[in-house]
Amino acid sequence: MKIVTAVAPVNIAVIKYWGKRDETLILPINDSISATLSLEHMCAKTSIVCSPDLTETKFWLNGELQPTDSKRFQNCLREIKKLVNPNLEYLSWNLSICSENNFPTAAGLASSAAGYACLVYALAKIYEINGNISSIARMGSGSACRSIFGGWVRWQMGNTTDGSDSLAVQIAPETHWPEMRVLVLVVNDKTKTYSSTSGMKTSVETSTLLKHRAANIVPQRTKEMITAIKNKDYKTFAKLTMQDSNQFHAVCLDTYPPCFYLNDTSRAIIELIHFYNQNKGETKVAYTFDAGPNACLYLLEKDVAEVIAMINYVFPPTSLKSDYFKGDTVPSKKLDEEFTEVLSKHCQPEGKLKYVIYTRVGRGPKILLDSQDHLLTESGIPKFL
Ligand SMILES: Nc1ncnc2c1ncn2[C@@H]1O[C@H](COP(=O)(O)OP(=O)(O)OP(=O)(O)O)[C@@H](O)[C@H]1O
Ligand SMILES: C[C@@](O)(CCOP(=O)(O)OP(=O)(O)O)CC(=O)O
Repeated sequence: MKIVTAVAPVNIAVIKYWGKRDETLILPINDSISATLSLEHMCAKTSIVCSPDLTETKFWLNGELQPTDSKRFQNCLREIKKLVNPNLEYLSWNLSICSENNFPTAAGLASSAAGYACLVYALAKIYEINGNISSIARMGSGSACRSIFGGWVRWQMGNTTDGSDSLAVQIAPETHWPEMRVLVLVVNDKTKTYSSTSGMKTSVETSTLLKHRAANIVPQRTKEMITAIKNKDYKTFAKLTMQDSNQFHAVCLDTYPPCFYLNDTSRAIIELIHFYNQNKGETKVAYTFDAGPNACLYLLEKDVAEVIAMINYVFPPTSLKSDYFKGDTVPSKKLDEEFTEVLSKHCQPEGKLKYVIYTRVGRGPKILLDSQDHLLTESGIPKFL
């Protein structure tokens, strides 16, 4: 019997992946870049038991038994097993897999990235595989390949038809830009109606802007973004991040029929950030939005207190909310009166934001060794049962 428990982080792209050239292998039409977020506040946790006593392979996600015949799950398992010595006794043993996310699943908060990175990382430990497993995580969900590494990560699209060169590489470790902070503004934490997978498929089929973006914009932007990250050039980093998010959502509008991921609150956030940067006379905050209305703000630690105060003022929580801020302890600051006055025209009704997660750039997946952390008993039964 073997048992392994791993945790893996989410990542939020600053150059977006949107569009596949191969649906089965999950090969993208452009490079993408992301930061991996701290495991402390948002992570997937997966336990795997491999035992000769298990009569079938089972997989529970967030307490619910899942089908194990899904293509993505099977592809990850098959590709991992290809790297294992065929004479290894336990290669034929069944698996019990139990996973849970400590943040909303399928709500546009990159749960598939953390989830598949965690599954593949834990499988690699079970079968004692070393090397870059990001191309296997990619077959679970494209963005998952970037969650295999901490810090700043590039997913190189690659050129081969078998996908062997489509993998993630670290641009810089999590210690590289220690002042960088992240605020996730959760506008909606319910399961989204239109998945990234189907949205990007329709974009590939119908959007001419997507083709232009992949061929003429992203290659140069990727180079500029890598230089900005390496030089810790916040101003350039922020501008590229916002431009790329906006172009990705323009592609969504150019898709036929269009996919609407942003809502009125998302647009109010975009306006507020531009107003703030302009008012301060410098770029202090950058927004980015994935395939959903939730905003992810990248900003430097020195500006967090004021931005939090501004968010609190513009997006007042409903009076019932006691846990509005999750994650690291938020610093407090009073907005000066003059600024409060000009800000008042941006004020939104109560409750437009569900909650805010204050976090930072973090490390990649890790193994938890304490048996108390296992989600399964040694016989492969979920502890929640
Ligand atoms: N911990 C996990 N382990 C394995 N698979 C997971 C896990 N968490 C999520 N998934 C898979 O990812 C799917 C959700 O992916 P989806 O792309 O719809 O949402 P998301 O990743 O939260 O959003 P986005 O990719 O737009 O940020 C789930 O239905 C499940 O198949
Ligand atoms: C908007 C994005 O978050 C899209 C993520 O798409 P997924 O990785 O969830 O899609 P599949 O490969 O079909 O599983 C941008 C990004 O993370 O780069």
